[in-house]
Amino acid sequence: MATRTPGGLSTATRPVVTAHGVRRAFGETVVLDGVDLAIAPGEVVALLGGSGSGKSTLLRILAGLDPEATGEITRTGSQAVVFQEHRLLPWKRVADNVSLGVPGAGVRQRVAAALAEVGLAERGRAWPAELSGGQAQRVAFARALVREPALMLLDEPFGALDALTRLKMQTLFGRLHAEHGFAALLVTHDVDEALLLADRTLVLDDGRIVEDAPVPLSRPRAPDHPGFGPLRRHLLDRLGVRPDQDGDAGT
Ligand SMILES: Nc1ncnc2c1ncn2[C@@H]1O[C@H](COP(=O)(O)OP(=O)(O)OP(=O)(O)O)[C@@H](O)[C@H]1O
Repeated sequence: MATRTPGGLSTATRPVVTAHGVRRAFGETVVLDGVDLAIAPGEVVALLGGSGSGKSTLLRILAGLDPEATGEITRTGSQAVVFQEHRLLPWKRVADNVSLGVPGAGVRQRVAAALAEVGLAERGRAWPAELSGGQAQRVAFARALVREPALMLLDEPFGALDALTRLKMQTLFGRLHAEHGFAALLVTHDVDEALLLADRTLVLDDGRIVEDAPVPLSRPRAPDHPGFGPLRRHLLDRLGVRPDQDGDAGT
C-alpha cells in the first residue's frame, strides 16, 4: 500500500483522502477489486453496501489499519476513527480515555471542551463502566473530536444503539459536523441514516463502488424529510432490496 502526502493544490480544495486502485483479498476471496474515491474537505460521504460487501475493510484501509491492502491512499490531514463499539479503556477514567495519545499543551481544556460538546461535561471523572451505551459512544466522539481531525472515519457508529438514542446521536453528529466542518466517511447499512447525514452516498458491491450519488437536500434534514422518498427507493434498488420491502430501510 502506497501512502503519499501531495504538494500542489491548496489544503482548502485538496481532498482529505484519495484512494486509487485499492484491492484487498482474503485468501482466494477478493473483497475489494479496484476502489477509487476522494473525499473533499468538510464533505460527509455515506458508504452503503450489503453485509460482507467490504465496507469495514475499506474503512480500515483508509484509516491505515490494513498493511496487506494494495493500491494508493493519499491523505492530507489528521484523521480519527469511531467504531460501532466505543473501545474505551475500562481502567481509565473518561477524561483520560479522551486525552489518550493527544500531544500538546492545553489538552485538559480541550478534553473538557470536547466532553461539553457531546453533553458530558460532568462525567470526566467517571469510569467507562458507569456510562450507558449512548454515553460511552458520546465519549468515543469526544475522543475523536479532541484530535481536531480533518477526516472522521465512522464504522456504523450508531449501529449498536437503540432507536431513540441513535436518533439523538445522529442529531449530535450533525451539530458537531456543522460546528467543526470535518469531512467524514460514514459506514452504514441504514439508507435513511445516509440520507439524513450525508452529502453523497457510495454503494459498494462486488468489490467496487457501483453508485456515487449526491444527496441534493437542504439541511437541517429530519427522518421524515419529503425529499427522501425517491432517493431512498433508488438506493434500495441499488442495494438489491425489492420495492415491496420499501418499508424496511435497512439492507
Ligand atoms: N481478517 C479477515 N480475514 C478473512 N476474511 C475477512 C477478514 N476481514 C473481513 N473478511 C471478509 O471480507 C468480507 C468483507 O467484510 P467487511 O467486514 O468489510 O464487510 P462489511 O460490508 O463491513 O459487512 P457488514 O455490513 O456485515 O459489517 C467478508 O466476507 C468478510 O468475511
